[in-house]
Amino acid sequence: MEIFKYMETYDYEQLVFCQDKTSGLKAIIAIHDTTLGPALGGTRMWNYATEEEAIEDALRLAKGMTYKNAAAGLNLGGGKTVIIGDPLKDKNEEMFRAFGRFIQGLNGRYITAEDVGTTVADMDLIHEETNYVTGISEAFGSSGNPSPVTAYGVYVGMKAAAKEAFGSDSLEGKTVAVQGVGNVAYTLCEYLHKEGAKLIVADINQASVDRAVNAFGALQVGVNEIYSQEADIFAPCALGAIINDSTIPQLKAKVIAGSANNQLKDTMHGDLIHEMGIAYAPDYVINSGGVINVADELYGYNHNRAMNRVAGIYDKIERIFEISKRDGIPTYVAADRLAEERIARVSKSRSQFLQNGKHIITGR
Ligand SMILES: NC(=O)c1ccc[n+]([C@@H]2O[C@H](COP(=O)([O-])OP(=O)(O)OC[C@H]3O[C@@H](n4cnc5c(N)ncnc54)[C@H](O)[C@@H]3O)[C@@H](O)[C@H]2O)c1
Ligand SMILES: CC(C)C[C@H](N)C(=O)O
Repeated sequence: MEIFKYMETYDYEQLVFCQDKTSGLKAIIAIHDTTLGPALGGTRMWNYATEEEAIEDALRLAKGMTYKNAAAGLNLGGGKTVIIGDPLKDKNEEMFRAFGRFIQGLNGRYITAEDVGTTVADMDLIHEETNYVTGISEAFGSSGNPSPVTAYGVYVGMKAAAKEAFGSDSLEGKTVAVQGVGNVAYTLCEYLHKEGAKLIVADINQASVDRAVNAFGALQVGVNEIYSQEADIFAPCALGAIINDSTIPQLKAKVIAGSANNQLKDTMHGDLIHEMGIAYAPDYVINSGGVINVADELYGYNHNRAMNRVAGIYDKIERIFEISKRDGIPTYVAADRLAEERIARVSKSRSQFLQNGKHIITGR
């Protein structure tokens, strides 16, 4: 991979490699764009097969956060970290503390939170070394685990997408095929079950499947069978790039609405599902509840204020469908336009000169 070429093509600002031999930390912090404010994005811990795969994931996820934060109306830029390692075996206190010190070294350009493979306890360890971390224990006045709030946002966003596809936002009697029933999807299933939806679930972790089967009477299917289920809604809630050449022909659902980041393998896959008439709720809009929640900490966390803002994901998804129909464009393009236009507007107002003391010659 030609890293500078890639960074130039997609306009990334910074890529930081962090290594600490004692703890085994190997982390990559990607900062995509800080026009709107400091880059905020979670830390993913994953057993990547190669370093290149880890770099690519960090870069793709960081760019997604720029768009997510911009579309959510937050005054934050986009960044993300990946830690290379098995979250079940390779974690230790020193690792997260060393990582916290690297974050501190960026002096506020990057603020972290949870993502796949990291927990509130990990964020608490990072917090031992830096304040540039959110989603720490509620006892510190923080917002805690973002996953339940993300799930609420996905739930309301799914209802808006259902309204577009079926003419009603009721999910009662609808069949939802959920890929991955981890932190976010378990709470999402709770909401769906309560509303009377039927659930089909698949996960590489049998314990997670069992939990959903026992709690919600979900039907279990194999991980490769989840795409072809006779479902009204497909909810990808595991990893990215799952809307691709091999899965699209299998899809029977009329709606795609789930929490996973970077669901489209490529933009052409967004075009394809649009042509097929599938109502796609853009990933970074429908899953923005978590970041809206942790970002509220920057104002002194208020749960009701955060939840009210997350409830607005319903209107945002509706608006995206309106723009998509009005302009004859796929929903992922409509979402990108919303985000890019906001960044351009704010960057214009920020280009005005502001005295910061550097231009006072006498004060040299
Ligand atoms: N946690 C949040 O607040 C949040 C916010 C925004 C976006 N997201 C995104 O939502 C997704 C889920 O996040 P999470 O926090 O629930 O993570 P998680 O690790 O708790 O859950 C992911 C689940 O997917 C399963 N999985 C992995 N690969 C799979 C496969 N090929 N097929 C089926 N299941 C598979 C895992 O076993 C796990 O149970 C991720 O893409 C994450 O980036 C999470
Ligand atoms: C809680 C957030 C800051 C991070 C979350 N994992 C996301 O992708 O949005």
